[in-house]
Amino acid sequence: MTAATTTGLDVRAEGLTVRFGDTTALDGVALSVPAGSITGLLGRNGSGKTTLLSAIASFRRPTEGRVLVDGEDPFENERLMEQICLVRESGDVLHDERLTTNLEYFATTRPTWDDALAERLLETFQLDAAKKVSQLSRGQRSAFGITMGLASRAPLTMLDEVHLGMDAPSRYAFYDALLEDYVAHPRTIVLSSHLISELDRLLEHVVVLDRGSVLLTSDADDLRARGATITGRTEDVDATVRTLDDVTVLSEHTLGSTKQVAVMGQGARLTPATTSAVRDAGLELGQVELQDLVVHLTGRKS
Ligand SMILES: Nc1ncnc2c1ncn2[C@@H]1O[C@H](COP(=O)(O)OP(=O)(O)OP(=O)(O)O)[C@@H](O)[C@H]1O
Repeated sequence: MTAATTTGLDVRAEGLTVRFGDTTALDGVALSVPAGSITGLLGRNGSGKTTLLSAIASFRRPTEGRVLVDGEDPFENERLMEQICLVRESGDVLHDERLTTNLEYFATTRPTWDDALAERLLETFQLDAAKKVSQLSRGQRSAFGITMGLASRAPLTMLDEVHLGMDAPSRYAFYDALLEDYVAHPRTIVLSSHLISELDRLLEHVVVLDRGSVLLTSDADDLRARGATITGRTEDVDATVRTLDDVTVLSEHTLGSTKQVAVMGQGARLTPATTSAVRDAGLELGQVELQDLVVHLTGRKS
């Protein structure tokens, strides 16, 4: 799914600390987000995702450390400001104005704005542009935030839990629209979300935060390679998994006489001994879901 040409802005954080009084929301975070990728910003409630995105968009100043976008401090940086778009669930919009007015206003601040895409997305989400934002339902408001975020085509587009409150058909319409437009117009997109399984197919890079620190930053395929699913007859799967001493079982699902177990190894990939043992037992090895890995990684320390 790698886009043909890589454009977009990269992000680097170094020693990034943000405190709110006694609360340390981010604690010496160091990470990088590659340009021209779709990155998932994952982590449990309160892990610091919104704070990190706000610091990158320079809505919030770091207490210590720094953020660099395209190699520069984004704070009061006019060149970068028009190239960075952060859509928050709270929605930074004019609530008492019609959608059309909001779109017109947004378009004037965004050199990369695409009117036709905005029109298409309004139609996809069945949003009435004559309505005021305050007249939209929660899910419709989220869809409107997405419309503004995607139509901005900002070289760095960050969507913070934007699809909360949207029903499943609308969420899948969002994922499809995002992917289609990203392939045609590559840019850096950061998505923060709890719905990891739904985002799995979109993500090329992942950053996992845990209580204000970076637990993991990885290419998504490298992360997937750390585990696998093992599928087959229940008794065969159980017997084989019992013999594997270098894996952790992440989840188990049984359907009739068939069982699927998701496992994670200790290294960067499963060992040849493990994969041979599974194949020799006539079982199927498949791709593990990012969700299983991330839940495991973020769950074990709590
Ligand atoms: N304005 C604020 N004042 C005080 N504490 C704050 C403020 N904003 C965030 N925090 C605290 O900072 C920590 C990180 O919050 P943040 O909103 O960044 O987490 P999050 O990962 O986005 O969470 P969620 O998934 O629940 O949205 C939390 O402990 C939160 O209570």
